Amino acid sequence: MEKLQACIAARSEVRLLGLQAKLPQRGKLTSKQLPVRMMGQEYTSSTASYNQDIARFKGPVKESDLDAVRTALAIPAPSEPLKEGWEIPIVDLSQLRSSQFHLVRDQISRACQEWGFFYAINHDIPCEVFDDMWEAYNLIFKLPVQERGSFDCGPFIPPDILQKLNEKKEALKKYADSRDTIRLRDLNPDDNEGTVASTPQFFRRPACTFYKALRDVGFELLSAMSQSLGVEVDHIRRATGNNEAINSSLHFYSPNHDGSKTMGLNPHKDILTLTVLVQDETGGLQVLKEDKWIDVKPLPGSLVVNVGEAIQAITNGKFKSVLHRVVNHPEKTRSSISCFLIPTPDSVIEPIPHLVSEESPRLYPNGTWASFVHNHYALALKF
Ligand SMILES: O=C(O)CCC(=O)C(=O)O
Ligand SMILES: [Fe+2]
Repeated sequence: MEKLQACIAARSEVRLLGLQAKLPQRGKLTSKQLPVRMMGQEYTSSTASYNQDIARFKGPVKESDLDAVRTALAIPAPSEPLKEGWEIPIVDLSQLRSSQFHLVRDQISRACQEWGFFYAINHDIPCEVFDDMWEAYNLIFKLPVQERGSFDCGPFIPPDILQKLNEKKEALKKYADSRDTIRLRDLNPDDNEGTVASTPQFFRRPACTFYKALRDVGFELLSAMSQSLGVEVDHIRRATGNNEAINSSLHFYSPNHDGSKTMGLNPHKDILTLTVLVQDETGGLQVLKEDKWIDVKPLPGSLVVNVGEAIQAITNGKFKSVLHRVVNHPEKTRSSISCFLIPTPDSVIEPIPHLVSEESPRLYPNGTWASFVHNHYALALKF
């Protein structure tokens, strides 16, 4: 009952907050302003790893392809006023374990189709798990930067691709990212010492407990998503190689005091299976829906969940991986910690057969996750 009341209170808070926010008018770059040569060019890949299926994906770059290009180049998407009354869906996980589970599964499915984002509440993760992790977060950011070398793995994008992307971004005068990030790669939270051993001693225990809890919520959601799609409960997990090891970004966003041309995190999609994230109470995360940036307002006690590109490919576009960004607050700092469920590089990403039809032709060629990542960026680098 208490949980239910907290849930109702949280919902009304979101409704109230959802109507008020006004975004600072940052510069705009609409799809119409993208270089014209993108529009009529063939997009094919010169990469040997692209299999024969690519032939079916040749053709002029369509409006819908611009989204992928914009994502990979991190070009700010159109910035429009918020549409009043829109809210990110809230999923009550305790209901997933009740006799109402099928209703919640449908709700998750709708959220993944319409938003690609939702809040998960009543997840049963004790408050101390979050408190201990925030304490460890504060301590790890206090370490001298030189000491990070042993555990911060840097950007998740392969270095050669990253360099080329950065050159392109420079040319497109994107906003500078204004934040500090520590990235951890291939953590297996079941292996308490193993994969976290390179992190400082004070970080290991809280991190393992925290990441295990978030990853397990992620697993529960993958099961619900699979069932809602009418496939085996473990379909998405198996298809992505089980996702036992996770990646994580610990972000610290500084305030944007002078309204300068910076953005906390430029518009992007998550190139992975599923993201489960905690944010503090500052706000600034936004998701693009029908060319409008919608605030993912802080909802106390919630986890923010979003669909990654792997799920979009497995569901042949039914579940959406959507653009999102972080706008710095004018006065406050912001902190977030994400738990990224990532496919293993050799898992073969293919669509669920009944989601492919004449009306919904295949969106992606078959390939391993490693080639999927490569092709994702290779497409952008063509332009
Ligand atoms: O800080 C946030 O809320 C979003 C982080 C994010 O989108 C990412 O790391 O991919
Ligand atoms: Fe993201």
